[in-house]
Amino acid sequence: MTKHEFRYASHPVDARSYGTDELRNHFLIETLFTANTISLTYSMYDRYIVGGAMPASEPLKLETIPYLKSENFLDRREMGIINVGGKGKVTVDGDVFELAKKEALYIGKECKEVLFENVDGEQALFYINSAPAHKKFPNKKVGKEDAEVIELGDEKYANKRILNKLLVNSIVETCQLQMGLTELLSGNVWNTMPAHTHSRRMEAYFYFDLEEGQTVSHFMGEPEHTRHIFMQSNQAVLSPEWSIHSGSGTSNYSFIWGMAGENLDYGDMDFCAPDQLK
Ligand SMILES: O=C(O)C(=O)C[C@H](O)C(=O)CO
Ligand SMILES: [Zn+2]
Repeated sequence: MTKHEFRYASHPVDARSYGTDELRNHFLIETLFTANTISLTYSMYDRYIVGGAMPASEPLKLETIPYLKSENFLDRREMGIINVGGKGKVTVDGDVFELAKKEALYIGKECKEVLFENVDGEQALFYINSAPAHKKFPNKKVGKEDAEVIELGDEKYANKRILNKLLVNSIVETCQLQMGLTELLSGNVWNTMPAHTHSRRMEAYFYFDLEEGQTVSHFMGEPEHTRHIFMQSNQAVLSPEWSIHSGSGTSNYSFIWGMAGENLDYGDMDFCAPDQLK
């Protein structure tokens, strides 16, 4: 079964007046994983789609959704998938890609059949991002050993973390999509600090592996008008092109970042010094 919902884009000045419920309704994606379901949120930020697939005993088939007006989901789109659960496999037009936890798959435009399945009785959880695409690039699995790894932060600032670039253009050819996974080391809680914006690209963050009962406060908004959204494990948040995207947890955690827009330059960021945030 496929479920879908839609999010309009917000003007930054309008967003300044949003209360807790409006912020959560416009930006937070609370439920990504429901058994035997593909849950998709179509946003007007670069027409980016954020979703999750949680197969049960039968393979789950990717279906098109009404906003696309296309026969197949990927007729004019590309897709990135990162497994955040147990062993799973994705079959794309008959080609099988096994994905262990934290492994990624890029699926190019024009692929017709995509099936999500569990392997060895484990429960796979496939986190999905998709963006419009103008060109077909080959499908490619990117395992943890293929990632471009960067150590960031400092214990002193409680932000020591390992950033794994997975679906980025030095590793796989994509039209717009970039995805990767950042792991906060034990005792470290701040991600993406110093914070940044990149008006050339929107971004979505997906938090996971957060200890039971803990939370992450995700910070968003223009650097001088920030707001927060408390989030749980396995939830995602949309970050408009005008917004910072940073978080602080009550414990450490991991998160997946995904983005699309004007360029494929991961390092294209406008930094905001911590003492300048409001
Ligand atoms: O830990 C970080 O810092 C990040 O992971 C930052 C994201 O990759 C990002 O925001 C890319 O634009
Ligand atoms: Zn960013």
